[in-house]
Amino acid sequence: MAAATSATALSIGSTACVGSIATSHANSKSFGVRFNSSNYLRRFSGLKAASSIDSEGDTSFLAKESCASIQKSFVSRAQKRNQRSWTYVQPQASYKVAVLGAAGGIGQPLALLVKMSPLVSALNLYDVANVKGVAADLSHCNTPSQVSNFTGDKELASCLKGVNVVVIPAGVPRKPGMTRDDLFNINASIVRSLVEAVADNCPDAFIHIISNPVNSTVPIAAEILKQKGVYDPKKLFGVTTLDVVRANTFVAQKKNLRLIDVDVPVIGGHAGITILPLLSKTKPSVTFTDEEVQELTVRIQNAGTEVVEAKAGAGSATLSMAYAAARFVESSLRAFDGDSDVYECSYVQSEVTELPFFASRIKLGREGVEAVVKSDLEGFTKYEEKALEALKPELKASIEKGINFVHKQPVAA
Ligand SMILES: NC(=O)C1=CN([C@@H]2O[C@H](COP(=O)(O)OP(=O)(O)OC[C@H]3O[C@@H](n4cnc5c(N)ncnc54)[C@H](O)[C@@H]3O)[C@@H](O)[C@H]2O)C=CC1
Ligand SMILES: O=C([O-])CC(=O)C(=O)O
Repeated sequence: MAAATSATALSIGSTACVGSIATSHANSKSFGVRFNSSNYLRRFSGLKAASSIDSEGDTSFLAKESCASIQKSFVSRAQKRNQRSWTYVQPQASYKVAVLGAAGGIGQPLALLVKMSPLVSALNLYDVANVKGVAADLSHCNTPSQVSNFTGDKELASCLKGVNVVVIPAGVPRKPGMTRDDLFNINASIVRSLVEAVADNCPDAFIHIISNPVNSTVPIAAEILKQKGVYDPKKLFGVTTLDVVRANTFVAQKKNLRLIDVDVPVIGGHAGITILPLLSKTKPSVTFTDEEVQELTVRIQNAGTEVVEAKAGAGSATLSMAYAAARFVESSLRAFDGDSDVYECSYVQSEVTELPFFASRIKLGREGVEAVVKSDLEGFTKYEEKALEALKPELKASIEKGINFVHKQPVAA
């Protein structure tokens, strides 16, 4: 996949420059206050403003909010040339994203956030019902991507052709009193049939699985792709970004830190005790009492249930999930686009433990998972070591349940 770039040259004076780093895309200029691609990316990147820009004394809002990768490109170019006038090459919208389950509680706000991405040229929305109106509504936003809608089995192949990233939030959500595993009987079959279509129509795409129970639906997807002969473990992801988003939020609140500064890796899986926030690896470095570790860990593990109970039968997390999923899509697209500094936690095929799937922080590249961040996985506290051992039996059982589900009914070649 070639990362297309357009030579949009902005000649910029040094200290006033960052306020001018707005996308030059014609469609983008009249978006509210002014749609700004770097601003958008900055919000999702979780990365800090390049200090060399800050230190130049630019106090503009955009300077603080600009995308780190774009800033880095400015900084390195300026450093190379040792000059005060920088040239900026604007990434062009060039990637195709499909959302399967796009009319749902997650699907709709996720589609909106992906529609805002300056990197997306085509946004294909698929659902079994009600997707036409969602697409019509979204298509009026004057952002670059072309929105198309697809309904039902017959249109699924067209939805998937040529797509770079497929996001799957299709399936039923929990009600109070249910575990994520209680969704297995319905969602396993949904994920299975959707991944079969992905294998047939866009086998090279990154696949982001949101549908629960993620601990089992990702192994299901892997087995389907293997049976179809197109499994690339580097391109199959269980979306656990929401666990990181929650951990960052709760830790920042507890410790009175700036939200944008906090980063907590979350490993394991995506259900109850299989969600293991590594609080000892929090950045910036911060100390917690034993009580704080226990309280924060339990809150992060039960955050999904907190939302399910608050919604009282009307579903589970949708808005925060859409935010988290959009961040993961944006990270994938940045990696496709050649950014060599993209890291996210995700539930992937893994050799980190004896379990075949495990969430941990990975480096994303054009071909998917490039590396696992090993430093996160060294020097655990006693609490984390114990929690890691405790989660393994449950995660192992969920993985086996997913694998067995596929092997009982193998796909047609
Ligand atoms: N990974 C994570 O962190 C999170 C995962 N989830 C999971 O995401 C899933 C979706 O949640 P919501 O959007 O709230 O549910 P929802 O019920 O609001 O939406 C699901 C959508 O999927 C569609 N759908 C059902 N079968 C389909 C099929 N075969 N093909 C295409 N679309 C189909 C439905 O028509 C509906 O529009 C649930 O399984 C939920 O547990 C929810 C929050 C966080
Ligand atoms: O709790 C649920 O059922 C949905 C989910 O996975 C989450 O919010 O983390």
